[in-house]
Order: sequence, then C-alpha cells, then structure tokens
Amino acid sequence: MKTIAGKLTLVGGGRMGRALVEGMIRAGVIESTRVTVINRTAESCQVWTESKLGVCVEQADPATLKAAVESAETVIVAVKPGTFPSVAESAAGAWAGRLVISVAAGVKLATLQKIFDSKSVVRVMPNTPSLVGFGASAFSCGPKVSEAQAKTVEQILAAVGVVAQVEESALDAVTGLSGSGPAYIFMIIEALADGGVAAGLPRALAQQFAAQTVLGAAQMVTQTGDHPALLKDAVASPGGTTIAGLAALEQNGLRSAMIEAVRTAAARSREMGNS
Ligand SMILES: NC(=O)C1=CN([C@@H]2O[C@H](COP(=O)(O)OP(=O)(O)OC[C@H]3O[C@@H](n4cnc5c(N)ncnc54)[C@H](OP(=O)(O)O)[C@@H]3O)[C@@H](O)[C@H]2O)C=CC1
Ligand SMILES: O=C(O)[C@@H]1CCC=N1
Repeated sequence: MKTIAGKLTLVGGGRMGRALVEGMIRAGVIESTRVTVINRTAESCQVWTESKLGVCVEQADPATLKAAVESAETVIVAVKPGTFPSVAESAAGAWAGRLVISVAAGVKLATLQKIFDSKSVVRVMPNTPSLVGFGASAFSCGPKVSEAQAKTVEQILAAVGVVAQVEESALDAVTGLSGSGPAYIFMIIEALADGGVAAGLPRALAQQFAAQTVLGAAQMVTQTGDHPALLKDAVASPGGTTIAGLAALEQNGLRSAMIEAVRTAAARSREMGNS
C-alpha cells in the first residue's frame, strides 16, 4: 500500500472520524506516528489512547487545535455539521495551504470555502464500514484543489473501501444511500435475526446467519455483476419457500420502504445544506 505524504490531523475522533482514520492505519495508507487526533472531551481522548493505535491524541483548545492544523498537510474534519463554524474559527489563520477534507452531511463546498480560509476543500461522504475496509465514499473537490490533492483524497478513501469522484450535486443522494445506508442494513439484519428467532432459532445463530446472508448476497452482486433480480430469481423455486417469503415482503412494502428511506435521507441532507 502506497502511503500518503506528510502529517494528517483528524479534528473530531467520533464514530465517523474513527472509522476513517483507524481504517487508514489498518490499511497502511499512513503510519500512526504521523496522525494527530483532536477531540473535545477528555473522555473521547481516553478512548483513543486506550485503543493503542499509537496516534497522538490531544484535547481541543484553540491553541492545540491551531498547532495541530498548522503541522499537517491534510486535515480531516469530522465534527457535527453545526460545529464546523466554531472549529474553523478556533484555528483561524491555520487552514490556508492545508488540504481540508470535510465529511459532514449537507455542508456544501461553498460553505466550507467560506468558513475555512483554505481554498483546498474537499467534501466527502464516507460511511462507517470504512473501519473494516468495506466503506463506500464519494467526494467532490472545490475549484482550487490540485490534481495531486484529489489523488491523495482518492488514495485515502480507496484504502478503506470503494470510492467515486462525483459532482457535488450527487452528494446528497450518496448521503441518503450509502452514508446512512449501513443503519438501514443493520436494521434489516436485526429484523432477519428476529424472524429467525420467531421461527425457532437461537438468537446467536440467527444473528450470525442473518449477517452472513447479507454479506453473501452483497458479494454475489459485486462479484458476478449480475442484476440483483436475476440472482433473486435463481433463489426462488416455483411454488417454493422463497417466493412465499418474497410475496410477504411485497405485501408489506419492502421496496417502497427502502426507496423512501433513501429519498427522505437525501432530502434531509439537502435541507441541512440550506439551513
Ligand atoms: N456516523 C456516520 O455514519 C457518518 C457521519 N458523517 C458525518 O461525520 C461527522 C461526525 O459524525 P459522527 O462521527 O457520527 O459524530 P460523533 O458525535 O460520533 O463525533 C463527533 C466528534 O467531534 C468531536 N468534537 C466536537 N466538538 C469538537 C471540537 N470543537 N474540536 C474537536 N473535536 C470536536 C467530538 O468529541 P467529544 O466526543 O469529545 O465531544 C466527537 O469525537 C458529521 O458531520 C456527520 O455528518 C458522515 C458519514 C457517516
Ligand atoms: O445521520 C447523519 O446525519 C450522518 C450522515 C450520514 C450518516 N450519518
């Protein structure tokens, strides 16, 4: 794995920041000794220290934050969208010349350019399976981002899963699909396991088989390239069990529930960008 150049600072080592940076270190795209993580509270700092990942961990006060931003070539900002302006303000004067990568839902490139005094801003929508190397991330670059910087972003995200560079207008849809999507699938796995328990299986076995079924089905789609409908048809025998199960799903509106979930989450991402 080719490593990225220079130091990396993560501002906001919560669920998404942790998934990305731990995924990057695990994949070998950066050594932990070149990573600094800034958190708001001592408790969050302790979680990172106890992880034994070997990164430098610091609590956010304006001086520490500014120094950590100034020392890095690349800064990933993974705080909540509403916290971006205060973080940007706390390290005012330090952002220029850095590659600033935002993972915030709904925060537009134009807003990022305004609040960070760096023109090299990139908007990314990753997802938490990046932690285990199965992320799906899309990104869009501000107008002043160089080709080399765009390559760095691609390299970071490719190390933790699949990556696509898209027009910024596509990022709300990506947020509704793959950004929020792991939560939909966790709910499906939980529900499948509940179904297994309802049909008489022990909980642990039901959960293991539910997760493996989702994993196996996803692998068949990505590895064969076949349309999911063909793969579905190959499971359903005439008059058999699967078609009975599929009919129950149709009756209960699974397809429209999934479509509406993605559309509603994408609309919420757009709404967050306009507030
Ligand atoms: N969770 C997800 O699946 C995804 C999230 N995102 C985006 O990622 C971003 C973070 O979300 P998520 O990880 O879920 O949220 P979390 O609450 O888990 O993480 C936010 C982190 O920001 C830290 N923080 C808050 N204020 C500051 C500050 N002033 N300086 C430094 N760190 C600070 C918090 O520290 P402390 O804990 O000490 O308060 C916390 O570690 C959001 O913008 C979200 O839209 C994008 C894609 C997927
Ligand atoms: O729920 C959220 O707003 C964030 C963005 C995508 C996933 N989690």
